[in-house]
Amino acid sequence: MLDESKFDVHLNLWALRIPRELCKVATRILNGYLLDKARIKPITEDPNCDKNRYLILSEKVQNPDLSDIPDSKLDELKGSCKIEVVPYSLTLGYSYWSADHVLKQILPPGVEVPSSFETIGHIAHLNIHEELLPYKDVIARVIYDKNYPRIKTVVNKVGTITNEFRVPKFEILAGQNDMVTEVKQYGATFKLDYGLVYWNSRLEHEHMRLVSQFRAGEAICDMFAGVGPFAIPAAQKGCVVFANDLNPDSVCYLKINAEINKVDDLVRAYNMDARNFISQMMAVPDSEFKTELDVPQGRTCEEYEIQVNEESKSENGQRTVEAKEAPDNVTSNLECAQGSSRKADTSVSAVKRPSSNSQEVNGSADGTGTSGAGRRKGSTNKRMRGSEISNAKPWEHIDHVIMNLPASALQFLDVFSGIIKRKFWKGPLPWIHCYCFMRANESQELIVSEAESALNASIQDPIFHRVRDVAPNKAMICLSFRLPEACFNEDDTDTIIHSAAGE
Ligand SMILES: C[S@@+](CC[C@H](N)C(=O)[O-])C[C@H]1O[C@@H](n2cnc3c(N)ncnc32)[C@H](O)[C@@H]1O
Repeated sequence: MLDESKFDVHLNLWALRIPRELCKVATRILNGYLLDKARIKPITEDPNCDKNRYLILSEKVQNPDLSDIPDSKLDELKGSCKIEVVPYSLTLGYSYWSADHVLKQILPPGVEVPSSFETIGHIAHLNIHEELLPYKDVIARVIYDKNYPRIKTVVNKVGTITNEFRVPKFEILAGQNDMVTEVKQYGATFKLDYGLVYWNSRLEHEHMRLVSQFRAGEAICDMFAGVGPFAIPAAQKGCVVFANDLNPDSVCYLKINAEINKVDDLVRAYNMDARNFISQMMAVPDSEFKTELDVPQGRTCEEYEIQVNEESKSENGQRTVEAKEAPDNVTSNLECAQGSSRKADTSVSAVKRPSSNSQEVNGSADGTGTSGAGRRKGSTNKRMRGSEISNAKPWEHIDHVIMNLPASALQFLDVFSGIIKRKFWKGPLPWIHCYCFMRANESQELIVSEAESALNASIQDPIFHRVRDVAPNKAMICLSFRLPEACFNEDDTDTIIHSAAGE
């Protein structure tokens, strides 16, 4: 398919045979007249005598009488040694040339040469334009040859993404048929099957930017978590993260990544629709209502009050919270939703292997996070103890909600309308970080008004961050705002999820 000899370039050059000890001085004198090719040294062995070396002259020295070299240089050289000129032929072959050079020879003139690609671990991801599809195999072969062993698999995206998991379809064009790879970003390792889950290396800086706003001890809800590029670094920072994704394969790798990065005690993974996820996170378990009734007047929630640490404001002015230990006898909302009679204080070890369809797949099914709490090694979190982590109650406090599903995240905002019970909530309402697309003809006001109509509340001081341009007239942006107070549910009698045990 690829005739490598086609790329051979034969050079007929001249070389000087000189004693090896004079190479250094001769190289200095002949500066500008020696062979100057990347990755090729102008000094080589004399095949007939190991006391000599060849100094290979550049292509601009065409005559064996060296008349192309200035007399002053030749005189200086002759003063040091006897000069002997010999012919020297050199072949620059396929292995010498860059991918760009080789592809330029193969492809029709004028087309954009696809020699750059996105790298995901050992995988090179190409987006070959339609007009170059007849050349796709040879393009992939060249990219493979030129980048092996760093690249072991070359894939091309086929068609447009239509599935809800945002996973492109790929064809493997060269190398191993192996889509499971590992990517390292900002000190975290992400294992993933690039054929089954969403991954975008170009979002690395955005993941970093957002997570840099979080503080140790904060509680984060990631509604569209994927394999954890927000969730894992947030947990590495010492946040407790409730991370959800509809794609079971993403959740499988999210759990694996939490383990690889030793934060499985801080990451709770869920596999459900984001709207259900938030509803269930925020639903107050009936046992909480009972606790409420049992508490003598004047002590309401005092014992479990979240302490607002005024000194630890983050960049957005958000305040960090530290949850005090809550009682053990809390039956959780998600647990109830699943009809489980497990108690929240039951330690459930982190699930080690993919589980196909379960809703809660790492640790307890309750959102209170009992899995492996307290056994975390190497945590950067200075303030959260395992018991505090295990008792985090999302219906009482969440600091940040991440919504990275730009095509439709704005439409998911309606879930926050009336979902949080004021009676149980402690501290400020969460920051919402909602990703969306903004076209050239759209304004920030339009985006805010769309968000407001979904929330049925007005947003104060929205913050816009332009993430990247995804097309000439389309940018991905992050809209951050504090959830409006008008979203509170003032009623304390509904939205109770009754546990199976309590029925
Ligand atoms: C754009 S990706 C973002 C993944 C990750 N947060 C990141 O930044 O790379 C969106 C994710 O949302 C998931 N998703 C799509 N629809 C969903 C839904 N209704 N509920 C929950 N997750 C959903 C997809 O499976 C995908 O992993």
